[in-house]
Amino acid sequence: MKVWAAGDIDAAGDTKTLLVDPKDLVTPLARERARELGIDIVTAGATPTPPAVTTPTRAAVTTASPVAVPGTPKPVPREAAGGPVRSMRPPSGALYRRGAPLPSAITSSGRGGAGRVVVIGAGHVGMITALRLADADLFDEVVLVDIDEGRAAGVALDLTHTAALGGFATRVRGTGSVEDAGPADYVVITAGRARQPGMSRSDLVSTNAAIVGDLAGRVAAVSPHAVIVVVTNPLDEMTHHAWQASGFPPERVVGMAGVLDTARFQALASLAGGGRADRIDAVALGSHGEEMVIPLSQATSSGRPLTELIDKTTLEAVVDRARGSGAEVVGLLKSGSAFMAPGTSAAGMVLAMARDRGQIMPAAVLADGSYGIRDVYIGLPARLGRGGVREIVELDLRPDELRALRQAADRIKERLSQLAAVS
Ligand SMILES: O=C(O)C[C@H](O)C(=O)O
Repeated sequence: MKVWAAGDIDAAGDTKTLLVDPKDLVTPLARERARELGIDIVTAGATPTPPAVTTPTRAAVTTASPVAVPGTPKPVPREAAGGPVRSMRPPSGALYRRGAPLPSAITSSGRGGAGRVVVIGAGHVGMITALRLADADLFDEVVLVDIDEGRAAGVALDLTHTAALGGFATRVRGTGSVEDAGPADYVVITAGRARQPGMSRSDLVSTNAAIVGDLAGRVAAVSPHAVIVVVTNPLDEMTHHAWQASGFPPERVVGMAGVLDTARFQALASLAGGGRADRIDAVALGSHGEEMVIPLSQATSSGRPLTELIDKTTLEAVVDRARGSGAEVVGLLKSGSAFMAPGTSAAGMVLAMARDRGQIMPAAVLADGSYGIRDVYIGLPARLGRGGVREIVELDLRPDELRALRQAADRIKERLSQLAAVS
Protein backbone atom coordinates (compact mmCIF):
# COMPACT_ATOMS: atom_id res chain seq x y z
CA MET A 1 0.00 0.00 0.00
CA LYS A 2 1.25 3.48 -0.84
CA VAL A 3 0.19 6.67 0.90
CA TRP A 4 -0.19 9.45 -1.67
CA ALA A 5 0.53 12.83 -0.11
CA ALA A 6 0.29 16.31 -1.68
CA GLY A 7 4.01 16.19 -2.48
CA ASP A 8 3.52 13.03 -4.57
CA ILE A 9 0.88 14.81 -6.62
CA ASP A 10 3.26 17.72 -7.23
CA ALA A 11 5.90 15.21 -8.28
CA ALA A 12 3.50 13.71 -10.82
CA GLY A 13 4.41 16.60 -13.13
CA ASP A 14 2.24 17.10 -16.19
CA THR A 15 0.27 13.88 -15.75
CA LYS A 16 -3.44 14.28 -16.41
CA THR A 17 -4.49 10.97 -14.86
CA LEU A 18 -2.88 9.32 -11.89
CA LEU A 19 -3.52 5.60 -11.51
CA VAL A 20 -3.56 4.41 -7.91
CA ASP A 21 -3.93 0.93 -6.49
CA PRO A 22 -7.22 0.13 -4.70
CA LYS A 23 -5.19 -0.49 -1.53
CA ASP A 24 -3.44 2.88 -1.72
CA LEU A 25 -4.41 5.73 0.59
CA VAL A 26 -4.77 9.18 -0.95
CA THR A 27 -4.76 11.93 1.67
CA PRO A 28 -7.41 14.67 1.48
CA LEU A 29 -4.65 17.24 0.86
CA ALA A 30 -3.35 15.14 -2.02
CA ARG A 31 -6.86 15.00 -3.51
CA GLU A 32 -7.16 18.74 -3.08
CA ARG A 33 -3.79 19.29 -4.71
CA ALA A 34 -4.80 17.04 -7.59
CA ARG A 35 -7.98 19.02 -8.10
CA GLU A 36 -5.97 22.23 -8.15
CA LEU A 37 -3.61 20.84 -10.76
CA GLY A 38 -6.39 19.29 -12.85
CA ILE A 39 -5.14 15.75 -12.25
CA ASP A 40 -7.72 12.94 -12.13
CA ILE A 41 -7.00 10.29 -9.53
CA VAL A 42 -8.24 6.98 -10.91
CA THR A 43 -8.28 3.79 -8.88
CA ALA A 44 -7.07 0.84 -10.94
CA GLY A 45 -9.99 -1.39 -11.90
CA ALA A 46 -12.62 1.22 -10.94
CA THR A 47 -15.10 2.73 -13.39
CA PRO A 48 -13.63 6.04 -14.52
CA THR A 49 -15.50 9.08 -13.22
CA PRO A 50 -16.18 12.10 -15.39
CA PRO A 51 -13.63 14.89 -14.97
CA ALA A 52 -14.26 17.12 -11.96
CA VAL A 53 -15.38 20.62 -12.85
CA THR A 54 -15.85 22.19 -9.47
CA THR A 55 -12.57 24.03 -9.19
CA PRO A 56 -10.79 26.07 -11.81
CA THR A 57 -7.25 24.89 -12.37
CA ARG A 58 -4.55 27.47 -12.13
CA ALA A 59 -4.34 27.53 -15.89
CA ALA A 60 -8.04 28.24 -16.19
CA VAL A 61 -8.45 30.91 -13.58
CA THR A 62 -9.60 33.65 -15.94
CA THR A 63 -12.74 31.75 -16.93
CA ALA A 64 -15.81 33.83 -16.22
CA SER A 65 -19.07 32.41 -15.04
CA PRO A 66 -21.93 34.14 -13.31
CA VAL A 67 -22.91 34.00 -9.66
CA ALA A 68 -25.99 31.88 -9.24
CA VAL A 69 -27.80 32.85 -6.05
CA PRO A 70 -31.11 31.07 -5.59
CA GLY A 71 -34.00 33.36 -6.31
CA THR A 72 -32.04 35.91 -8.31
CA PRO A 73 -32.23 36.32 -12.07
CA LYS A 74 -29.53 34.45 -13.96
CA PRO A 75 -26.73 36.96 -14.62
CA VAL A 76 -25.57 37.51 -18.17
CA PRO A 77 -22.05 36.19 -18.85
CA ARG A 78 -19.53 39.01 -19.04
CA GLU A 79 -18.74 38.38 -22.71
CA ALA A 80 -22.42 38.58 -23.59
CA ALA A 81 -22.77 41.75 -21.54
CA GLY A 82 -20.19 43.48 -23.69
CA GLY A 83 -16.71 42.88 -22.31
CA PRO A 84 -15.13 43.77 -19.00
CA VAL A 85 -17.25 45.30 -16.27
CA ARG A 86 -16.94 49.06 -16.20
CA SER A 87 -16.94 51.27 -13.16
CA MET A 88 -20.49 51.76 -11.96
CA ARG A 89 -19.91 55.44 -11.18
CA PRO A 90 -22.86 57.22 -12.79
CA PRO A 91 -22.07 60.47 -14.59
CA SER A 92 -24.42 62.57 -12.46
CA GLY A 93 -22.15 62.68 -9.41
CA ALA A 94 -24.24 60.36 -7.21
CA LEU A 95 -21.86 57.49 -6.68
CA TYR A 96 -24.26 54.70 -6.11
CA ARG A 97 -27.62 54.26 -7.69
CA ARG A 98 -30.41 51.83 -7.10
CA GLY A 99 -30.59 49.46 -10.02
CA ALA A 100 -27.13 50.37 -11.35
CA PRO A 101 -25.64 47.56 -13.45
CA LEU A 102 -23.88 45.00 -11.33
CA PRO A 103 -20.87 43.00 -12.40
CA SER A 104 -21.39 39.31 -12.89
CA ALA A 105 -19.25 36.93 -10.90
CA ILE A 106 -16.01 35.68 -12.27
CA THR A 107 -15.17 32.34 -10.84
CA SER A 108 -16.11 28.89 -11.92
CA SER A 109 -19.16 27.72 -10.04
CA GLY A 110 -19.38 23.98 -10.50
CA ARG A 111 -22.09 23.19 -7.96
CA GLY A 112 -24.19 26.26 -8.66
CA GLY A 113 -22.81 28.14 -5.66
CA ALA A 114 -21.83 31.78 -5.46
CA GLY A 115 -18.19 31.44 -6.48
CA ARG A 116 -15.08 31.94 -4.43
CA VAL A 117 -14.26 34.06 -1.41
CA VAL A 118 -10.64 34.66 -0.49
CA VAL A 119 -9.98 35.54 3.13
CA ILE A 120 -6.53 37.04 3.61
CA GLY A 121 -5.09 36.44 7.04
CA ALA A 122 -5.68 33.14 8.81
CA GLY A 123 -5.55 34.68 12.27
CA HIS A 124 -8.54 34.59 14.56
CA VAL A 125 -10.64 37.05 12.56
CA GLY A 126 -9.90 35.31 9.27
CA MET A 127 -10.69 31.98 10.85
CA ILE A 128 -14.12 33.06 12.13
CA THR A 129 -14.87 34.77 8.82
CA ALA A 130 -14.07 31.57 6.93
CA LEU A 131 -16.10 29.48 9.40
CA ARG A 132 -19.20 31.62 9.00
CA LEU A 133 -18.82 31.69 5.22
CA ALA A 134 -18.40 27.94 4.98
CA ASP A 135 -21.30 27.31 7.36
CA ALA A 136 -23.58 29.37 5.12
CA ASP A 137 -23.06 26.74 2.40
CA LEU A 138 -23.43 29.38 -0.29
CA PHE A 139 -20.03 29.57 -1.95
CA ASP A 140 -18.19 26.99 -3.99
CA GLU A 141 -14.93 27.72 -2.26
CA VAL A 142 -13.45 29.68 0.60
CA VAL A 143 -9.69 30.12 0.43
CA LEU A 144 -7.65 31.21 3.43
CA VAL A 145 -4.39 32.97 2.62
CA ASP A 146 -1.62 33.54 5.12
CA ILE A 147 2.10 34.15 4.91
CA ASP A 148 2.30 31.18 7.23
CA GLU A 149 1.08 28.72 4.61
CA GLY A 150 0.95 25.83 7.05
CA ARG A 151 -1.35 27.79 9.32
CA ALA A 152 -3.66 28.63 6.40
CA ALA A 153 -3.70 24.98 5.29
CA GLY A 154 -4.16 23.72 8.85
CA VAL A 155 -7.08 26.01 9.62
CA ALA A 156 -8.64 25.16 6.24
CA LEU A 157 -8.30 21.44 6.85
CA ASP A 158 -9.69 21.74 10.38
CA LEU A 159 -12.65 23.67 8.98
CA THR A 160 -13.10 21.12 6.19
CA HIS A 161 -13.44 18.45 8.88
CA THR A 162 -16.60 20.22 10.11
CA ALA A 163 -18.41 19.89 6.76
CA ALA A 164 -20.70 17.11 7.91
CA LEU A 165 -21.25 18.75 11.29
CA GLY A 166 -21.96 22.15 9.80
CA GLY A 167 -23.85 20.75 6.83
CA PHE A 168 -21.94 22.47 4.06
CA ALA A 169 -20.40 21.51 0.76
CA THR A 170 -18.24 24.62 0.37
CA ARG A 171 -14.64 23.63 -0.25
CA VAL A 172 -12.13 25.21 2.11
CA ARG A 173 -8.51 25.56 1.09
CA GLY A 174 -5.49 27.24 2.64
CA THR A 175 -2.54 28.68 0.81
CA GLY A 176 0.40 31.05 1.14
CA SER A 177 -0.30 33.69 -1.49
CA VAL A 178 -3.04 35.74 -3.08
CA GLU A 179 -1.83 34.54 -6.46
CA ASP A 180 -2.15 30.89 -5.51
CA ALA A 181 -5.64 31.47 -4.12
CA GLY A 182 -6.88 32.33 -7.61
CA PRO A 183 -9.44 34.89 -8.72
CA ALA A 184 -12.25 35.61 -6.32
CA ASP A 185 -15.66 37.20 -6.29
CA TYR A 186 -15.08 38.60 -2.81
CA VAL A 187 -11.82 39.21 -0.97
CA VAL A 188 -11.78 39.90 2.75
CA ILE A 189 -8.57 41.53 3.99
CA THR A 190 -8.02 40.78 7.68
CA ALA A 191 -4.22 40.73 7.52
CA GLY A 192 -2.22 43.20 9.56
CA ARG A 193 -1.10 43.82 13.11
CA ALA A 194 -3.64 43.79 15.92
CA ARG A 195 -3.31 46.37 18.66
CA GLN A 196 -2.12 45.51 22.13
CA PRO A 197 -3.50 46.89 25.41
CA GLY A 198 -2.84 50.62 25.66
CA MET A 199 -2.63 51.14 21.90
CA SER A 200 -5.20 52.94 19.78
CA ARG A 201 -6.20 51.60 16.39
CA SER A 202 -4.50 54.60 14.78
CA ASP A 203 -1.15 53.46 16.22
CA LEU A 204 -1.24 50.69 13.62
CA VAL A 205 -1.58 53.02 10.67
CA SER A 206 1.83 52.92 9.01
CA THR A 207 2.55 49.23 9.66
CA ASN A 208 -0.80 48.13 8.37
CA ALA A 209 -0.87 50.59 5.45
CA ALA A 210 2.17 48.85 4.00
CA ILE A 211 0.51 45.44 4.32
CA VAL A 212 -2.93 46.49 3.07
CA GLY A 213 -1.53 48.56 0.17
CA ASP A 214 0.56 45.64 -1.06
CA LEU A 215 -2.31 43.18 -0.73
CA ALA A 216 -4.85 45.42 -2.44
CA GLY A 217 -2.56 45.81 -5.44
CA ARG A 218 -2.06 42.07 -5.71
CA VAL A 219 -5.77 41.37 -5.29
CA ALA A 220 -6.51 43.82 -8.10
CA ALA A 221 -4.12 41.95 -10.39
CA VAL A 222 -5.48 38.49 -9.59
CA SER A 223 -9.16 39.35 -9.07
CA PRO A 224 -9.87 42.47 -11.14
CA HIS A 225 -13.64 42.12 -10.71
CA ALA A 226 -13.78 41.27 -7.03
CA VAL A 227 -15.35 43.22 -4.21
CA ILE A 228 -12.83 43.90 -1.44
CA VAL A 229 -13.98 43.98 2.18
CA VAL A 230 -11.37 45.55 4.46
CA VAL A 231 -11.25 44.54 8.12
CA THR A 232 -7.72 45.67 9.01
CA ASN A 233 -7.34 48.64 11.38
CA PRO A 234 -7.45 51.57 11.48
CA LEU A 235 -10.48 50.64 9.48
CA ASP A 236 -11.60 53.80 7.73
CA GLU A 237 -8.08 54.81 6.75
CA MET A 238 -7.16 51.28 5.61
CA THR A 239 -10.30 51.02 3.48
CA HIS A 240 -9.50 54.34 1.81
CA HIS A 241 -5.94 53.17 1.29
CA ALA A 242 -7.04 49.82 -0.18
CA TRP A 243 -9.36 51.64 -2.57
CA GLN A 244 -6.50 53.80 -3.82
CA ALA A 245 -4.01 50.94 -4.02
CA SER A 246 -6.44 48.65 -5.86
CA GLY A 247 -7.55 51.20 -8.43
CA PHE A 248 -11.05 49.69 -8.07
CA PRO A 249 -14.21 51.77 -8.39
CA PRO A 250 -15.32 52.78 -4.88
CA GLU A 251 -18.43 50.60 -4.88
CA ARG A 252 -16.13 47.55 -4.94
CA VAL A 253 -14.09 48.47 -1.87
CA VAL A 254 -15.92 48.57 1.46
CA GLY A 255 -14.85 48.47 5.06
CA MET A 256 -16.32 46.33 7.81
CA ALA A 257 -16.88 48.15 11.06
CA GLY A 258 -20.40 49.54 11.23
CA VAL A 259 -21.92 46.06 11.30
CA LEU A 260 -19.65 45.16 14.21
CA ASP A 261 -20.20 48.41 16.12
CA THR A 262 -23.95 48.14 15.59
CA ALA A 263 -23.98 44.54 16.83
CA ARG A 264 -22.09 45.59 19.93
CA PHE A 265 -24.56 48.37 20.60
CA GLN A 266 -27.48 45.96 20.12
CA ALA A 267 -25.94 43.44 22.53
CA LEU A 268 -25.17 46.04 25.17
CA ALA A 269 -28.55 47.78 24.84
CA SER A 270 -30.17 44.39 25.27
CA LEU A 271 -28.21 43.81 28.48
CA ALA A 272 -29.38 47.24 29.66
CA GLY A 273 -33.04 46.25 29.30
CA GLY A 274 -33.69 47.05 25.65
CA GLY A 275 -35.21 43.66 24.80
CA ARG A 276 -33.73 40.98 22.58
CA ALA A 277 -30.61 42.12 20.72
CA ASP A 278 -31.96 40.90 17.41
CA ARG A 279 -35.09 43.00 17.80
CA ILE A 280 -33.11 46.19 18.34
CA ASP A 281 -32.75 48.33 15.26
CA ALA A 282 -29.83 50.71 15.34
CA VAL A 283 -26.95 51.83 13.19
CA ALA A 284 -23.35 52.77 14.02
CA LEU A 285 -21.89 55.38 11.68
CA GLY A 286 -18.81 57.62 11.51
CA SER A 287 -15.41 56.22 12.28
CA HIS A 288 -14.51 52.86 13.78
CA GLY A 289 -13.06 54.60 16.81
CA GLU A 290 -13.49 57.72 18.90
CA GLU A 291 -15.71 59.41 16.31
CA MET A 292 -18.24 56.57 16.17
CA VAL A 293 -21.75 58.00 15.91
CA ILE A 294 -24.71 55.93 17.08
CA PRO A 295 -27.74 58.11 16.34
CA LEU A 296 -30.29 57.39 19.04
CA SER A 297 -32.96 58.97 16.84
CA GLN A 298 -32.72 55.76 14.78
CA ALA A 299 -32.63 53.25 17.65
CA THR A 300 -35.74 51.18 18.30
CA SER A 301 -36.61 47.91 19.97
CA SER A 302 -39.45 45.93 18.41
CA GLY A 303 -40.48 49.19 16.76
CA ARG A 304 -40.47 51.29 19.96
CA PRO A 305 -37.93 54.09 20.42
CA LEU A 306 -35.14 52.76 22.61
CA THR A 307 -35.30 56.00 24.59
CA GLU A 308 -38.69 54.84 25.93
CA LEU A 309 -37.16 51.64 27.31
CA ILE A 310 -33.78 52.78 28.61
CA ASP A 311 -33.15 56.05 30.43
CA LYS A 312 -30.98 58.67 28.76
CA THR A 313 -27.95 58.31 31.08
CA THR A 314 -27.89 54.54 30.73
CA LEU A 315 -28.32 54.76 26.98
CA GLU A 316 -25.43 57.19 26.67
CA ALA A 317 -23.31 54.83 28.77
CA VAL A 318 -24.26 52.00 26.38
CA VAL A 319 -23.15 54.11 23.39
CA ASP A 320 -19.83 54.86 25.13
CA ARG A 321 -19.28 51.22 25.96
CA ALA A 322 -20.02 50.19 22.37
CA ARG A 323 -17.50 52.80 21.20
CA GLY A 324 -14.88 51.36 23.54
CA SER A 325 -15.78 47.68 23.10
CA GLY A 326 -12.80 46.85 20.89
CA ALA A 327 -10.42 48.22 23.52
CA GLU A 328 -12.36 46.48 26.29
CA VAL A 329 -11.85 43.10 24.61
CA VAL A 330 -8.17 43.89 23.88
CA GLY A 331 -7.68 44.69 27.57
CA LEU A 332 -9.30 41.44 28.67
CA LEU A 333 -7.49 39.23 26.17
CA LYS A 334 -4.12 40.88 26.94
CA SER A 335 -2.83 39.69 23.59
CA GLY A 336 -4.66 40.20 20.30
CA SER A 337 -8.09 41.66 19.72
CA ALA A 338 -11.70 40.60 19.26
CA PHE A 339 -12.47 38.04 16.60
CA MET A 340 -15.90 36.42 17.07
CA ALA A 341 -17.95 39.53 16.39
CA PRO A 342 -15.53 40.99 13.78
CA GLY A 343 -15.34 37.72 11.81
CA THR A 344 -19.10 37.20 11.98
CA SER A 345 -19.65 40.78 10.82
CA ALA A 346 -17.27 40.48 7.85
CA ALA A 347 -18.88 37.23 6.74
CA GLY A 348 -22.31 38.80 7.17
CA MET A 349 -21.40 41.56 4.74
CA VAL A 350 -20.08 39.13 2.14
CA LEU A 351 -23.18 36.96 2.44
CA ALA A 352 -25.45 39.99 2.12
CA MET A 353 -23.68 40.99 -1.08
CA ALA A 354 -23.71 37.51 -2.58
CA ARG A 355 -27.40 37.00 -1.75
CA ASP A 356 -28.06 40.28 -3.53
CA ARG A 357 -31.25 41.17 -1.68
CA GLY A 358 -30.42 44.86 -1.39
CA GLN A 359 -29.82 44.66 2.35
CA ILE A 360 -28.84 47.93 4.04
CA MET A 361 -25.83 47.67 6.33
CA PRO A 362 -23.57 50.27 7.86
CA ALA A 363 -20.23 50.08 6.05
CA ALA A 364 -17.16 52.19 5.42
CA VAL A 365 -17.86 53.60 1.97
CA LEU A 366 -16.54 56.48 -0.09
CA ALA A 367 -18.86 59.36 0.79
CA ASP A 368 -20.56 60.79 -2.28
CA GLY A 369 -21.96 64.06 -0.93
CA SER A 370 -24.74 62.40 1.10
CA TYR A 371 -24.80 63.86 4.61
CA GLY A 372 -22.72 66.75 3.23
CA ILE A 373 -19.61 64.54 3.20
CA ARG A 374 -17.53 63.51 0.23
CA ASP A 375 -14.18 62.07 -0.83
CA VAL A 376 -13.45 60.12 2.31
CA TYR A 377 -14.20 56.60 3.49
CA ILE A 378 -16.49 56.74 6.49
CA GLY A 379 -19.18 54.54 8.04
CA LEU A 380 -22.56 55.23 6.40
CA PRO A 381 -25.66 53.13 5.75
CA ALA A 382 -25.18 51.38 2.41
CA ARG A 383 -27.41 49.18 0.31
CA LEU A 384 -25.30 46.18 -0.61
CA GLY A 385 -25.65 44.03 -3.69
CA ARG A 386 -23.72 41.40 -5.55
CA GLY A 387 -21.33 43.96 -7.01
CA GLY A 388 -20.66 45.80 -3.74
CA VAL A 389 -22.28 49.07 -2.71
CA ARG A 390 -25.40 49.92 -4.68
CA GLU A 391 -26.14 53.21 -2.97
CA ILE A 392 -25.58 55.21 0.16
CA VAL A 393 -28.82 55.56 2.09
CA GLU A 394 -29.64 58.89 3.73
CA LEU A 395 -31.27 58.69 7.14
CA ASP A 396 -33.14 61.56 8.69
CA LEU A 397 -30.60 62.41 11.40
CA ARG A 398 -30.95 65.07 14.08
CA PRO A 399 -28.76 68.16 13.57
CA ASP A 400 -26.40 67.16 16.42
CA GLU A 401 -26.02 63.66 14.96
CA LEU A 402 -25.29 65.08 11.53
CA ARG A 403 -22.73 67.45 13.04
CA ALA A 404 -20.98 64.57 14.80
CA LEU A 405 -20.89 62.60 11.53
CA ARG A 406 -19.31 65.49 9.66
CA GLN A 407 -16.75 65.95 12.44
CA ALA A 408 -15.89 62.27 12.12
CA ALA A 409 -15.28 62.79 8.41
CA ASP A 410 -12.97 65.72 9.14
CA ARG A 411 -10.94 63.68 11.61
CA ILE A 412 -10.57 60.76 9.20
CA LYS A 413 -9.44 63.19 6.49
CA GLU A 414 -6.82 64.62 8.85
CA ARG A 415 -5.47 61.16 9.61
CA LEU A 416 -5.41 60.30 5.91
CA SER A 417 -3.34 63.36 5.17
CA GLN A 418 -0.93 62.37 7.95
CA LEU A 419 -0.70 58.93 6.36
CA ALA A 420 -0.06 60.45 2.93
CA ALA A 421 2.68 62.62 4.45
CA VAL A 422 4.58 59.64 5.86
CA SER A 423 4.15 57.28 2.92
O1 LIG B 1 -10.42 47.09 18.48
C1 LIG B 1 -9.60 46.48 17.83
O2 LIG B 1 -8.38 46.68 17.94
C2 LIG B 1 -10.04 45.37 16.89
C3 LIG B 1 -11.35 45.63 16.24
O3 LIG B 1 -11.35 46.81 15.52
C4 LIG B 1 -12.47 45.64 17.21
O4 LIG B 1 -13.23 46.60 17.24
O5 LIG B 1 -12.60 44.65 17.93
